[in-house]
Amino acid sequence: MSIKVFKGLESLVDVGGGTGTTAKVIAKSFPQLKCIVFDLPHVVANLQGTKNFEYVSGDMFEAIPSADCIMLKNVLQDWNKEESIKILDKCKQAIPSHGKVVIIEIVMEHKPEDETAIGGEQYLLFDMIMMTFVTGKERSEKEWANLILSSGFNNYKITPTSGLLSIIEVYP
Ligand SMILES: C[S@@+](CC[C@H](N)C(=O)[O-])C[C@H]1O[C@@H](n2cnc3c(N)ncnc32)[C@H](O)[C@@H]1O
Repeated sequence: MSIKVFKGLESLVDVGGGTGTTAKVIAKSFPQLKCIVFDLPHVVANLQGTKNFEYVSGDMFEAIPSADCIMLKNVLQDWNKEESIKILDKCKQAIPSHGKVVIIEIVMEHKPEDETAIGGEQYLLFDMIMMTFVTGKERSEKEWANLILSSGFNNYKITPTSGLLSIIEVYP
């Protein structure tokens, strides 16, 4: 993952960050950055943070802690458009006008560089899993644009990585 997107930030909340695997790497790479992993109470209960890294429990449909940057990695794939708009609206309320939301997810058109390692049809498999087990889906660039603009954001930038996921920076 290109970690440059986090350069210059003072604070970051990893919403639906699980036990903090991704946020720990970011916090270690940017010691001045204050990182929060935000997830449901039963997920983050009894987990210990570090100097610039802490766990906060809550419900992203209710309120999200404020920060320069809100990250959503593999979260919106679990939710349909209406639910995703509610989550993105809470993210928008949590950032200042100069802040951003960073979504890290599959963008259907952006295939990994080494398709043989991952399998060209893997996107479709993930999409079927999301539609079968949760209310969400994998999204195309057009669907991401529609979702982002419907949530009241003004601009976005998609950066494919060499792997399965793309980085979508979203601006108010
Ligand atoms: C698919 S996992 C992604 C975990 C992590 N971001 C990653 O990339 O490995 C989705 C996460 O969203 C969390 N989650 C689900 N509903 C939530 C809610 N209402 N508020 C906060 N977190 C929630 C789950 O507990 C889970 O950790």
